[in-house]
Amino acid sequence: MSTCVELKHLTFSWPGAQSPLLSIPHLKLTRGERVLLRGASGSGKSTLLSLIAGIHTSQAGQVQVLSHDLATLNQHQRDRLRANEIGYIFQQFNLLPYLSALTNVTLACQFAPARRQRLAGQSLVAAATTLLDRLGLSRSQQQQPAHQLSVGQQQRVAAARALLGSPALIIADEPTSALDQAHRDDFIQLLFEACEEQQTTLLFVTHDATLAPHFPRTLELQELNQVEPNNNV
Ligand SMILES: Nc1ncnc2c1ncn2[C@@H]1O[C@H](COP(=O)(O)OP(=O)(O)OP(=O)(O)O)[C@@H](O)[C@H]1O
Repeated sequence: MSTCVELKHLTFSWPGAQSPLLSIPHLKLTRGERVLLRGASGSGKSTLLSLIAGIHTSQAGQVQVLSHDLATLNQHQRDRLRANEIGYIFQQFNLLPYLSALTNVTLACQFAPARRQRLAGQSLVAAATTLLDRLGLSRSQQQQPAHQLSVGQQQRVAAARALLGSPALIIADEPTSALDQAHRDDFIQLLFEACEEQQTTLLFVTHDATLAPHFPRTLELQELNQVEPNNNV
């Protein structure tokens, strides 16, 4: 199995903090793996995701994404790698409220040539429509501005935006926290199916302990992290 993400001796502190928030000796995620990341509130889960996505950079150690050592890339190269290879589903979805659901999805590939190439000859709009169809949004809902959609519908738009153009890695930061159980289970199932088809690695953060059985691998941040809890203020 090839490697999607590898961390080696990672250390990260927020500016002004007395001590590191994260100190992770090693972590490897392989291509196509589905991994749940758990940890107490404030333990650094979102921070870790932002380091893997290249939004922030560690002070020491390595973050490798698809064999690229992020520290050796400049900001532009990191942005490009993220746009092409990482789909991010945020807790609050981060959709552009006055743009249609369909446009929110296609925007993901606007600055991601590698993702566009992987559409196998389909136009962006056709590929986004197919994904939104699969995720259960009607054609009229696809044309509606995002702010007029229900939370569950917005979440599926956010998932389609992350999945379009088959990025190597999907990072999902508590994407089901606003859903009831039936919608949550449907959403997880659809996400898994799409990731499996595309051989996409899924790194999924949640506080919801009942989701663990859905994932072949669960990481506890407190076990990965060598920093003492509450030592990071
Ligand atoms: N931009 C920032 N600048 C400074 N400190 C930050 C920043 N973002 C997060 N932190 C601090 O880093 C610590 C970890 O935050 P983070 O959001 O990564 O935790 P989390 O595990 O995702 O929490 P939650 O489960 O509540 O979302 C917290 O103490 C937080 O205050």
